[in-house]
Amino acid sequence: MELTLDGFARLARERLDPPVWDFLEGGAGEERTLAANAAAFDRIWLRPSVLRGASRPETVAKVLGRTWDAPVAVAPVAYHTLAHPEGELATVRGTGAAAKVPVVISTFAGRPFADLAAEAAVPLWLQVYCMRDRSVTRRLVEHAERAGFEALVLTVDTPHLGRRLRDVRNDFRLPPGVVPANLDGDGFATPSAHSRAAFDPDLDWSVVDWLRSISALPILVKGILTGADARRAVEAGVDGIVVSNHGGRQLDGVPGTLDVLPEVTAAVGGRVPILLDGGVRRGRDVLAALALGADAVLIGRPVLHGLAAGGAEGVRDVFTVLLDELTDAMSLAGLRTLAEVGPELVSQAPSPHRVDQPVAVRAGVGNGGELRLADLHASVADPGMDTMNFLNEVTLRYPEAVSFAPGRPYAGFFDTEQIFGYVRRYLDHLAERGHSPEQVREAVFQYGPAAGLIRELIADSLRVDEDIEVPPESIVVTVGCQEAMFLTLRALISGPDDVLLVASPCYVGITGAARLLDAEVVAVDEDENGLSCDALEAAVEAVRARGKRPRAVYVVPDHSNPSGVTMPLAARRALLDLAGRLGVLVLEDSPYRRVSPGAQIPALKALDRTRQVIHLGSYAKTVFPGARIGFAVADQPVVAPDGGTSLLAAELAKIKSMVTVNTSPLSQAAVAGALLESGGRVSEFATETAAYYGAAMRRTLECLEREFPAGRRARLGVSWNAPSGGFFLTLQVPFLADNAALTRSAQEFGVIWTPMSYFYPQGGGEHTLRLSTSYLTHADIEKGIVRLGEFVESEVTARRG
Ligand SMILES: Cc1cc2nc3c(=O)[nH]c(=O)nc-3n(C[C@H](O)[C@H](O)[C@H](O)COP(=O)(O)O)c2cc1C
Repeated sequence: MELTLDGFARLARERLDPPVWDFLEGGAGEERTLAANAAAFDRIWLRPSVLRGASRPETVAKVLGRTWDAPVAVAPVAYHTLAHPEGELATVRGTGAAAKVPVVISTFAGRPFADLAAEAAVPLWLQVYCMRDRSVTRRLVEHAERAGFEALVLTVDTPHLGRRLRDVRNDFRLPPGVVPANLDGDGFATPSAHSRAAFDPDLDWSVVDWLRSISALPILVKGILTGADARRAVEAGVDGIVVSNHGGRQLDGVPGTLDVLPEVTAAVGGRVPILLDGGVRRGRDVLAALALGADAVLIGRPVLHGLAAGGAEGVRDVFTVLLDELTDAMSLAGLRTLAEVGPELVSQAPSPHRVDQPVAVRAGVGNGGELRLADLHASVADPGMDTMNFLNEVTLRYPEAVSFAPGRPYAGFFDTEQIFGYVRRYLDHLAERGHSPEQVREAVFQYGPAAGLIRELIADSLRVDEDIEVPPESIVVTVGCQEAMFLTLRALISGPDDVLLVASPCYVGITGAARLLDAEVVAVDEDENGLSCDALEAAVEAVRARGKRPRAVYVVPDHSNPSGVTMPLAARRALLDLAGRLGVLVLEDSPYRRVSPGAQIPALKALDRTRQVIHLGSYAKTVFPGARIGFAVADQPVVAPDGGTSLLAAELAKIKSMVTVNTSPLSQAAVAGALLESGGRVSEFATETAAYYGAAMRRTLECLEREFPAGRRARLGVSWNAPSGGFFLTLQVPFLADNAALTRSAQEFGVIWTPMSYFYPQGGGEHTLRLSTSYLTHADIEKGIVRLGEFVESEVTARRG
């Protein structure tokens, strides 16, 4: 027996007349879409989980309430009698001999429905082309329904057959005897001409209602390629969707089906099952489609190849090979059941909608502009850089779920009109300070100074609000705090021996920036008081022992993201002493302190007497994130070889001038207006916001107490911390809180959270979830925590069972 489906294709090619082979195998136009179907699968990489006891994987799937032996059905393909005289009879027999999965019978089947039904040990579905003469379609459907067919698949991508150039060149005609056994009439010998005469090219979505009016069977639509059409289909009341480009035989130039699957999945949001066909040729392809949201796949041409190679036995063998491959891939990927398949199973080279073509390696660019991922900076293929994409995907896929994932500000306090007021306030301020109208205009319309326009206002604000006394020249205004991190690391990491230490768990923005700069990151474990001095000292010594240079340590001392931990005053002082002693800078990032209720412990920068701290600031949470205004306070003197000195901020500004040139003056004006309005006191400006976040955190903690009272908490083995502010808290659980668990949580319980393992640069957090409380309403928090309780209960029970 052949070992791969490609083997059956080779056999079929040898046995079939070339024009018949071309008809079965070909696609429309230049066959770009035909190639794209296969290429989309080739771009997928699987991400296995090891040591999961998956020696006997279970391939059963549930679709439309029925259990299938495997998530692979037979796609509707006209005239199986072209490939083998027994045609569809052999197909249903061969399929049944391998697995109990549906066979979709084409409108143009070469064998009568009743004969197939008599033969079939598998469910039969009918593929429907809607004809101009609706009575023809009606008769076809009634006929199939009487024969016991179980579903209708309405093909919607075929107002007429696509331009299949191979058939045009071959002047292809069906051989004598190959006719549609379930249609009356004639003119079938040239399929393209027949389709133009008979198919209704003016269908709209009302055809679904019409079909519903003539049949009680479930209706799937086949040929959906966009999220928008998927949504329309669901609204039209279909029972399922088949993502299909007709095997590349209709509109050439549409993307590979696997490439559009995530968009369709997100649009459908789990409301109806999704099937996919086009290019499925290996067991691992089935897994890829399921991972991206399909409930099952269909195979078209491989069934014809099996038929041509050996009739019913050939079809059986095709299924056997494919299902063996599927079981093998599941076992090696650590999958016990298909329910465990989720988006975390795949990673994808990022060129959707593109047909892979050989890339000219020496030139570095292919004919169509293609680049190889391997030729790009390694950061773009780093799974760590992709973690948030997975979360976004899950969030899109389960829009109904309550999401404790995003650390976003609550939008209820934003007032569009206020932006104009802020900008006006700043422009008036410039005028009051003696700027002429031309100078005011220049300030907002022109490029501005790389270090920023509003440094004085920030310095004033830091003085009144934070007791941080620094000259305006020590400040660089940046595009969000992220740029401040990037500039600081770019300046400090001067070579391969320079190392950044981070409190772990750690905000992904800093580790991501380090990755972009090829900087080595060493994680130092956080404890309940933040960074432990002993651990930091040991880490610094270990780095030095390797001949490397620890440059700085990054901490979020207030209500940390992701853990919610706040560093007490004594620990802050101890950290500064130690950093001074070790000759390591401290990067202080503290976006949550001014949006947390009550008095805050002094910032590290306020305690810094030796210019050991670079303070990374942000107005995203206090004013609004859309302004993208952050800043770095870098008052460290930099000594040049000639003995001259500058401030580190000036060096950061030089780097900035080559990255973003300068921060948008308009955004700076908006933030400056807000600062002026509150006399520089961001704390007062954000009082209401801080109270809101405080209440959201308290509500979450109360709900957790209610959901997990002491007895249940002990029984389930869960615990959590109780931050006094900030956006995040963490929940410890006794099971693996990984992407697979997250998928189950979203899919089965409608609640989303962030696996804490994302935030550990060197491993850890596998049993912890991060809950963000900032942007949800109290009602959502309550609903979400109840769902979380159900999810935890189910995971713990499954683990014990
Ligand atoms: C020879 C041939 C005939 C087909 N006939 C039909 C058909 O009658 N109705 C239909 O909806 N799709 C038809 N299709 C499309 C298939 O249902 C399916 O979408 C496609 O073959 C899947 O791609 P694959 O062949 O790469 O597995 C046909 C495809 C081929 C290759």
